[in-house]
Amino acid sequence: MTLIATQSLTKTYGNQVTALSDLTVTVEPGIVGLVGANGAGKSTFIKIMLGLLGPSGGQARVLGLDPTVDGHEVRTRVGYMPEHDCLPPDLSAAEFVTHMGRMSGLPRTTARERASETLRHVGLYEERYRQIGGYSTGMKQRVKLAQALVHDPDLLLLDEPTNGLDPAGRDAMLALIERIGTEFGISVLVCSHLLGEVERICDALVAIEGGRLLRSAQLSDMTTVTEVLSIEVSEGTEELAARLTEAGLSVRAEGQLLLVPLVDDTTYDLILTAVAELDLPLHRLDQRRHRVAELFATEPTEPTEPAEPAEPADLADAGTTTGGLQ
Ligand SMILES: Nc1ncnc2c1ncn2[C@@H]1O[C@H](COP(=O)(O)OP(=O)(O)OP(=O)(O)O)[C@@H](O)[C@H]1O
Repeated sequence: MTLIATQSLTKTYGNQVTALSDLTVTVEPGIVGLVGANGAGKSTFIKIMLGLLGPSGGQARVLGLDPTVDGHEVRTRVGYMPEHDCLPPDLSAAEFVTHMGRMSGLPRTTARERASETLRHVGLYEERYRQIGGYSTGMKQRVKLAQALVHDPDLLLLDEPTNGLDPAGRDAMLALIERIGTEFGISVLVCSHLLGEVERICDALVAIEGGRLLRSAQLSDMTTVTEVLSIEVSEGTEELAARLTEAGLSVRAEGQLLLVPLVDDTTYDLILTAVAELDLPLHRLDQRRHRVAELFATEPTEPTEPAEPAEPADLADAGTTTGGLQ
């Protein structure tokens, strides 16, 4: 079943800011990233899906329901992890998550059991009776995730779940979200301005910019192969580059790699012959794949250029620079 479907969805706030504009998109089951720079409209999108905000125009369906009229039912079937801190510091995680379970309609004993279970899933079982005020940022993010899971939803909406976390904390949170999606079979829509981060765990990506749809596709469709061969030898890289140039190939070095346009099947033969003649240890010979970030770039980029960023691609300032995703 389609998780989310919108048709010409538009939201204009009272201050005349148009946060969503004519947005038509379909989200299928799985782990889906909703990516866009800060202010792109991600939180507004989530709040409309939950029935917390009404759209100014267009339609939305969540799990087949209309959130403007079936908001309560939507919220019983959907878990929501908000972006900002919203936790009571003087309650324990067990008390808070139990309370949220009760708010979702679970009986007292079931709510208590489910709270323990979800706090165990997010790695907070041992700490569950401590006051939340004394928790680290990473632990607080996990409590927010646990309260979204307590009523066993069909769909989780996570708004910037790695906010405020250090790289290790981000990795742990992403691994947890991936486990929820794969082991528990719960579909997840994860909002982020960090494309490089969410692309690691998502089956599909929806990118928005200035409230408009930029692109929506399965990740596998985005990482299509390019017509460029990537060659890596453990030694003799320069020697090989010279030999391939002599053989009539156009060679470009990128770090330890040599990149050669794939003309036809003879390109492989020429490379393998040169490697054999020079008696070099061939480490890798394969067809390059596009990186997802290249396909989101507003400005066309050369697919063979990019180097791997040390940190995930940060879209936070994209709106104020190129106007596109980075
Ligand atoms: N309650 C509101 N009243 C007026 N304008 C708002 C309101 N909420 C959001 N906006 C504006 O709508 C636009 C989209 O905001 P939104 O929070 O949905 O974006 P976002 O992609 O979630 O960004 P962020 O991650 O920074 O929250 C922004 O220009 C924002 O300033």
